[in-house]
Amino acid sequence: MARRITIFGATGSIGENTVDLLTRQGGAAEYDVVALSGGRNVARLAEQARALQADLAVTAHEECYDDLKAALAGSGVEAAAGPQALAEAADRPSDWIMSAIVGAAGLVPGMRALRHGTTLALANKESLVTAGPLLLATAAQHGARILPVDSEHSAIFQALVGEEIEAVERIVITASGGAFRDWPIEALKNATPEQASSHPNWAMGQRITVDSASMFNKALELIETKEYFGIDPDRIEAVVHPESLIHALVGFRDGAIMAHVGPPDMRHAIGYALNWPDRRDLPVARLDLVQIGQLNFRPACEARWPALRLAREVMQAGGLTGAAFNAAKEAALDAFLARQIGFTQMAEVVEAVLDRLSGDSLLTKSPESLEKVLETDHLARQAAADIVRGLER
Ligand SMILES: NC(=O)C1=CN([C@@H]2O[C@H](COP(=O)(O)OP(=O)(O)OC[C@H]3O[C@@H](n4cnc5c(N)ncnc54)[C@H](OP(=O)(O)O)[C@@H]3O)[C@@H](O)[C@H]2O)C=CC1
Ligand SMILES: CC(=O)[C@@H](O)[C@H](O)COP(=O)(O)O
Ligand SMILES: [Mn+2]
Repeated sequence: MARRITIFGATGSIGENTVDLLTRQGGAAEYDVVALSGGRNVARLAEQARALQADLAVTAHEECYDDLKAALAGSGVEAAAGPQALAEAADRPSDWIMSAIVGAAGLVPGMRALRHGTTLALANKESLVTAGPLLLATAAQHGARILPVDSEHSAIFQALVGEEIEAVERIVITASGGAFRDWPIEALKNATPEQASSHPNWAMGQRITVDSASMFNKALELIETKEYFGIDPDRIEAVVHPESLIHALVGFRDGAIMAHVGPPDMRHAIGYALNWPDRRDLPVARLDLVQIGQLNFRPACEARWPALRLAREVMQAGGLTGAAFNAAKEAALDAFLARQIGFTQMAEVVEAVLDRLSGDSLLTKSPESLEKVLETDHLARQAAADIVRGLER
């Protein structure tokens, strides 16, 4: 039987790279594509669904249904729309599901998929940040597997093959430093969305690119590391590495360090998860070490990037703090993109939300159910909107 594949977020940067690899590895002749999802780009979603002969294409937005249906006319691909349809797509039996919706919206489809014991290739880092213990418990309960796709976490995963987690002394994830790595710190407050939306090394969606510039991406990834690998936060660090060629390093108790090195091309991490536990040829550039010549590292300064300090506080606090942190970050990012607040105010908003919500014991509770996580997410967004209004005045 052909391998059954579903891609959530097929029209995005990770989704497109996944479609590219599937196509190169035989496409519809090799795989049984169960469902593809997208958001507003229904024309591209329909194109992908036709090319891969998917059974179902789902747009997250109800109002996009008619356009999707029209774009799929005569193709034999079923159309559906809305969050409920997304969740139902996750109930359709699949062997491998890519979770590449951006933001907390990726949590529900991923959780639903895990309940069916599938293999979840997880690019959506927000799932682990908001509901790590719940996600891992659900996977364990249903015999499902989560394969990390975020480049740093794929790198750590690969460095750990054949190793015991008890042998790990520390984990170092690298950060490019983002668009403003070399800017004077005083200039950051005037940075615009356009300037923040350009990454020095990686081609990615806009939201993660801006998160890279503010280091909120690295903050999410520190938490993701703690949640996925179960490592004590004191043993996890970030270091600025402007070339983005080393993705992560694992230090072992005997002093050895295993570093994962490769070009900044997500098709490596996606292809590794797609073909795991095998390795297949992948269309990524091969590094010429002599041409590269040298690799550079700098400290990840918490005064310049307060998101990193906040990540430490979130990891120490645990419970539902990750859900509040992520939601506040998403709301602050929306406000920055809408020019309601400045670049450096994003961290101020997130910190103010955490301060406000940690006033009662809400955040210390464990994310024991999806409902609790979604409720915390909602409260944090409300608090962030209120704080943004205060800053605008
Ligand atoms: N891009 C990268 O290289 C990396 C990304 N990641 C993570 O992977 C995830 C995806 O990132 P990326 O591909 O860059 O993001 P993009 O913005 O490029 O793509 C996001 C995808 O999600 C869809 N989408 C947007 N909003 C919603 C919503 N509310 N509900 C359902 N679907 C929605 C988009 O649809 P449409 O475009 O049709 O509107 C698109 O298919 C993120 O969690 C990111 O942090 C991790 C490591 C690297
Ligand atoms: C490709 C990937 O995994 C991104 O998350 C990447 O890490 C972003 O680059 P930064 O190191 O600039 O955050
Ligand atoms: Mn990453």
